[in-house]
Amino acid sequence: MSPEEKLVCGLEEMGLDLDPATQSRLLSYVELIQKWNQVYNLTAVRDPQKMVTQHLLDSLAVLPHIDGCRIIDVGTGPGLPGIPLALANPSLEVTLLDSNHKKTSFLRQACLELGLKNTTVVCERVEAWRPEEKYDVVISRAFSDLAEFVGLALHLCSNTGLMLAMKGVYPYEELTRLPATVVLQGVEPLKVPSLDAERHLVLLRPIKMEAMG
Ligand SMILES: C[S@@+](CC[C@H](N)C(=O)[O-])C[C@H]1O[C@@H](n2cnc3c(N)ncnc32)[C@H](O)[C@@H]1O
Repeated sequence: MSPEEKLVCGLEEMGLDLDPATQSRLLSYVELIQKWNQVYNLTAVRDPQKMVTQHLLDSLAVLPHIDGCRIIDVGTGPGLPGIPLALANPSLEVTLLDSNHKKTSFLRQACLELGLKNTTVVCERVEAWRPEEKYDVVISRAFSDLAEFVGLALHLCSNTGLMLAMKGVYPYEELTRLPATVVLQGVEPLKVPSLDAERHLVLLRPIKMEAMG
């Protein structure tokens, strides 16, 4: 099956109706990762078909859980999940943050070549980044354990926002070490077409400072 067919079948299975132009931009993004991977080592996944499953469909599986329009992807690497989300939903304003200069050089070029108007690339350590406005959604994939994610990135989340952590197997042990600054809203199993592995999305709600006394 070609990467194109894999994407079309996957989107159908997920019930995501993306127009042909968006599908084509998602595939162009995979091609860009492939091209830059030869020099910048952006991802260990090298096969385009596997990139469709493990990067595109995996990222898009969280789309139904994105509530609000200002979103920051912390430790985005080559733009995952931020770029597929920005491509799939142009009404999102997506900040792509990573501390690695090579990754952010790639991100700037990728956003330019893909004609993305709803992304901002930031090269900073997350704990040092102080934006003017907080975010509705702070998301990460393969970034850190839950406690560290909250410790490093909670200051970016608005009082009414959500922190979303993309995980593999149900993170029982990590959940026992959640800091008291957040409350667990839920852990949603995610179905990624053609992926023979478990995926979960952890939803964390910040505890308002005034509620803490
Ligand atoms: C394993 S990669 C995951 C990349 C991407 N989210 C994915 O799912 O493929 C983790 C990324 O986090 C970045 N990172 C690590 N610590 C960071 C920090 N304190 N602030 C910002 N980025 C950080 C690294 O540069 C790296 O690109």
